[in-house]
Amino acid sequence: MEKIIVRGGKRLSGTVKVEGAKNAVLPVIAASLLASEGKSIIRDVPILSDVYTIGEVLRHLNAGVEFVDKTIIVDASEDLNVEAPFEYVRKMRASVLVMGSLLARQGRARVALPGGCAIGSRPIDLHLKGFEAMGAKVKVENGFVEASADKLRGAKIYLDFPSVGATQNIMMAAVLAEGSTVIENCAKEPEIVDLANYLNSMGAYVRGAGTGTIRIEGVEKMYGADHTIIPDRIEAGTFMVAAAITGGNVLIQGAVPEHLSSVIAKLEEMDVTIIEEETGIRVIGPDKLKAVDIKTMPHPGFPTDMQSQMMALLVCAEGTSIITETVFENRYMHAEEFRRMNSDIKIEGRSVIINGPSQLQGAEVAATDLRAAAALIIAGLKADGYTRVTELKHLDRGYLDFHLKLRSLGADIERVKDLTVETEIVETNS
Ligand SMILES: CC(=O)N[C@H]1[C@@H](OP(=O)(O)OP(=O)(O)OC[C@H]2O[C@@H](n3ccc(=O)[nH]c3=O)[C@H](O)[C@@H]2O)O[C@H](CO)[C@@H](O)[C@@H]1O
Ligand SMILES: C=C(OP(=O)(O)O)C(=O)O
Repeated sequence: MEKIIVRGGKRLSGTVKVEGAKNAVLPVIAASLLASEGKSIIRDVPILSDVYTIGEVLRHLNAGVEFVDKTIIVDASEDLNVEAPFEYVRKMRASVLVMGSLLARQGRARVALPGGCAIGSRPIDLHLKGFEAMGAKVKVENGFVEASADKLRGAKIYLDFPSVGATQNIMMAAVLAEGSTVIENCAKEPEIVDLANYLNSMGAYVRGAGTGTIRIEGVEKMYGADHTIIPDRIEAGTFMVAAAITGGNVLIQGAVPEHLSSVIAKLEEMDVTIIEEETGIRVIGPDKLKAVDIKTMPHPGFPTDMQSQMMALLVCAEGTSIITETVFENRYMHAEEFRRMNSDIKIEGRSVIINGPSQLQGAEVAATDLRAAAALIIAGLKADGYTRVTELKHLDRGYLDFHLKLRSLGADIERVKDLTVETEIVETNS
């Protein structure tokens, strides 16, 4: 079994560069299916397991997908297959994002229904309501959801919740629909803006991305385009927390302050020094961290994808902090693992109460989801002794070379394949 072994106590310093955003590249690759002419060139792609998975989904759908370093070239000019089977959707829920493009291009899409996952039940009802409003017939049968429409028509769609995935799927369906679509109470995340920019460069007409209302005028045809993915704000935020917890001084290159305003505000409240520099954000950790309360919200609120990393930091802060998770109903599985590292955390419904500071202690812990994996490693940076983090498949979905990047900043960290090697490395480091 693979593990990351980290020995706490090192202050991080230096410069780290963030990759392109995983959560921007997945919808952009799904949108490349809309181009019936020309190839799309997508740059600054983080080469993660999720990116391979969406690449496999596209190949299965009869698109050409080529990886050249951090660039992906997609050729979707042939007729497409319309079915995404469970083997892909099970690996990665974001596979459902091909549905809007397939429906718009082929008039039909059949995608395995994603199950629940470690952070909640995650239904796709809002995606489907949007397709139905545009005239699609939707049915759920034998574990698949199937949508079909001879021709999608533009519609006014109000989302009960500003779902990121529903906004993206509806945008992709609407760009080739007949007439105007208005999506109200839509998601405002930077990844929505990135998708809109890509769609517009393919020939679509999308306005208002980044606000609560998106307007789309359908076009006849879309073309391959050249697009560079935005920097990953969650990877950036993760390194900001890693710098803060170790009392370090790290420049996070490529981090965009406007994408991280809520994270910056909370870190500053905790007495972390944040300096916006020309090439990124510098984070200087204090000797003592102050407790703060956090409530996760849709953007520009505090991102749920930073909740577990902040939990690691709040465990080390002086005083009582309360985290309230409003986006996912069950995103606290990591709290149990933090307890094993000697932290005082109580879960009360949708909130957790953290009494700090605790001196974290190294332990063997298991990642329960992608961000929990990063959070446990961050906790290990501050813990006494060795922390061993298992279930790294979660980490690999969203972080490229995480341990190597941390090591380049001075962390004492190894990734090992089996117990024998682990013993050797532990001895080398002690
Ligand atoms: C690949 C990707 O970009 N993933 C991100 C995306 O996930 P994703 O797009 O799945 O997240 P959503 O914004 O759709 O989900 C937010 C909430 O809405 C609920 N919901 C969503 C759709 C729906 O049809 N019905 C419904 O009830 C979900 O169960 C959840 O409670 O946004 C989340 C919220 O910022 C992030 O944590 C994920 O990292
Ligand atoms: C929850 C996440 O991703 P996904 O929606 O792909 O599960 C995440 O990026 O933290």
